[in-house]
Amino acid sequence: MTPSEQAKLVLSLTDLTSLEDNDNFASIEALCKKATSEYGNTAAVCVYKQFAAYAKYLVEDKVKVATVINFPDGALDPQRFAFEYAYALSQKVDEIDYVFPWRKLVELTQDQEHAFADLSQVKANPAYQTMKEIMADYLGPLCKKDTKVKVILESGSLTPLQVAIASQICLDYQVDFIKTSTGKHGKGARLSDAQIIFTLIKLNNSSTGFKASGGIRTVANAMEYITLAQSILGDDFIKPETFRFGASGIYNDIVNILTGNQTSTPTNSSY
Ligand SMILES: O=C[C@H](O)COP(=O)(O)O
Repeated sequence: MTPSEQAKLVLSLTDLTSLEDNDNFASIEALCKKATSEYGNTAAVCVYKQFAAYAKYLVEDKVKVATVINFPDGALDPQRFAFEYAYALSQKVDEIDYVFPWRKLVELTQDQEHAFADLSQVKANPAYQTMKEIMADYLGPLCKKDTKVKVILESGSLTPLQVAIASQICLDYQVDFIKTSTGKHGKGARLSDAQIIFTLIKLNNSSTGFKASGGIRTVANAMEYITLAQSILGDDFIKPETFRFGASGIYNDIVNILTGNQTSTPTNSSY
């Protein structure tokens, strides 16, 4: 692929994101213009729930609108979940990015040796069963609706064992996407975590997709995830239905490549 083809591919897979405290209607308008520009459409825009309806109005049906719930902390709070979920649905979003209560998983596994797990044995871990039962009240309702569900693991704050347990639970509930990070806490996306997730998707023969997020700033960095996914799950996995990037800062690199201003170099995605 030429650099330009790579940039166009990454653009088409990107959930162009703005999740900042100072977001306002003007900044969301600017985001939506970028998402539907002459360079091509992104897969989605991802915004806080109070801007979702406006974003839907702006992008019409050209790109999907996603919002975040239980974000960014990953609480285990049924009332907050119910409110935020109902509010997101009322805004008629296409996709909901929900933060997995990863701190609870860390607590459940704190006495365990955090050596890398044999992925085929992950269901034998006691924390897997406990956490799966807890998640029935969250992933159960989320996965019943037509709205696409992406579950954010906050993988950069987890051990490989914890990434594997959380991913397996997501696969059991048949979430639409397993997403790596909020971009707000700890390390962002890492190829090592993506490898665990891709391997479990394959082992489960699952149709669940993947979203790399948190710290992805360049097309070259994004291409590293595409290449890894292709090697484990094949070329057909690389489409917006199953593969996304969540990124707030990649757009300039895409445009610079498409306008011939620069060639992209990988950056360290973990910050
Ligand atoms: O949900 C996506 C992330 O918030 C994006 O993270 P980022 O701001 O590091 O690109």
